[in-house]
Amino acid sequence: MTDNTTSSTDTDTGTGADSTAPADTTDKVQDTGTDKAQAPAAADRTAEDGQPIVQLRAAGKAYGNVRALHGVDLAVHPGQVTCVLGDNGAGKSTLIKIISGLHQHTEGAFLIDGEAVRLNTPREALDRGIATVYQDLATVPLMPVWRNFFLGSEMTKGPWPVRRLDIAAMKETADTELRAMGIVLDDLDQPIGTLSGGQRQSVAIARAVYFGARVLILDEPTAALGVKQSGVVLKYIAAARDRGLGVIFITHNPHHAYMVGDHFSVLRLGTMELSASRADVTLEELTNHMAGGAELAALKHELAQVRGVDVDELPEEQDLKAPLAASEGKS
Ligand SMILES: Nc1ncnc2c1ncn2[C@@H]1O[C@H](COP(=O)(O)OP(=O)(O)OP(=O)(O)O)[C@@H](O)[C@H]1O
Repeated sequence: MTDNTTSSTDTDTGTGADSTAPADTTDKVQDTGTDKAQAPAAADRTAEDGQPIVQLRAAGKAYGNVRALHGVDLAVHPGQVTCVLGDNGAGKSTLIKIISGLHQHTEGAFLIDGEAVRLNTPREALDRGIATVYQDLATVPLMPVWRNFFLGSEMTKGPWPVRRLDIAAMKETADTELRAMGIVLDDLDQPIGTLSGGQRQSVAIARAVYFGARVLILDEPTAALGVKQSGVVLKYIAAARDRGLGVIFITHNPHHAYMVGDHFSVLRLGTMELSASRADVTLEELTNHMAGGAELAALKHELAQVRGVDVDELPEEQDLKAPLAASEGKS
């Protein structure tokens, strides 16, 4: 899902980090880039009167002849978690690429704060307060936690030309910000590579919050994690929501979605199969949407790519359910 064209701002690591940093910065926590001094806190900027920060209206995207997304409606409100679920090929990546400025929609409308927009770069999205944390974070593993927290947006002190990194301020700020999110680490000087996957995701979330994100897009943050670590990440998703951010949580796991979600949008082969608020859908229904129709459709989609397989001959969703219903009737 990670797009290789994303990169963050230039990073003046000053500590030989280039040798440890990935050559491209694709999987790095996307740099929120804004100067903290100029970036009002999320909570200050989210006191809108019910207007979504980000909205898609009948939006879609075609890659040449391939229609990856069609007629999608989505609203992201401050202080709410909008979950986007879907199996492989459902269009989740395409959706977040539109919102994060990597791709442009080819149909419908994309609005930020009620204004129709067409973003050309991830930087434009960041300037609008939309930050994306990709699944495989490109932190610099051997660098301390605090250093990764500020990667690409380092604090400095002193006048030019003797300006230098303000290490004490960065350490203190990182400590304060992580604690504010409820993230307690033993030692901020420890290399970030020694943290668990869940902790690294959490640091990425805290970082985006600090740099003034209003909307946080999380691209399958729990996909590669075990149960305990997933719980850690879900906790910080809730913390970001409680700080007033609008969160777009991409996942294929309905259980994870239901733990924190306020609204659920299920994509299926590029269209919105279900859009329901928490009050209108149960975990069981959500799971059925994912495990039943969506999975079968995705399997058919994949098989359709294989020569010689006639997908019309494959069973439909109701065909698969029939025996179960019959056996239930007998018992
Ligand atoms: N650059 C592209 N060019 C052509 N087709 C594309 C491109 N990107 C995606 N697609 C197609 O668009 C559809 C949706 O893909 P997308 O990557 O958005 O789905 P996804 O839900 O993110 O899937 P996954 O979880 O496997 O990444 C798929 O059929 C895919 O093959």
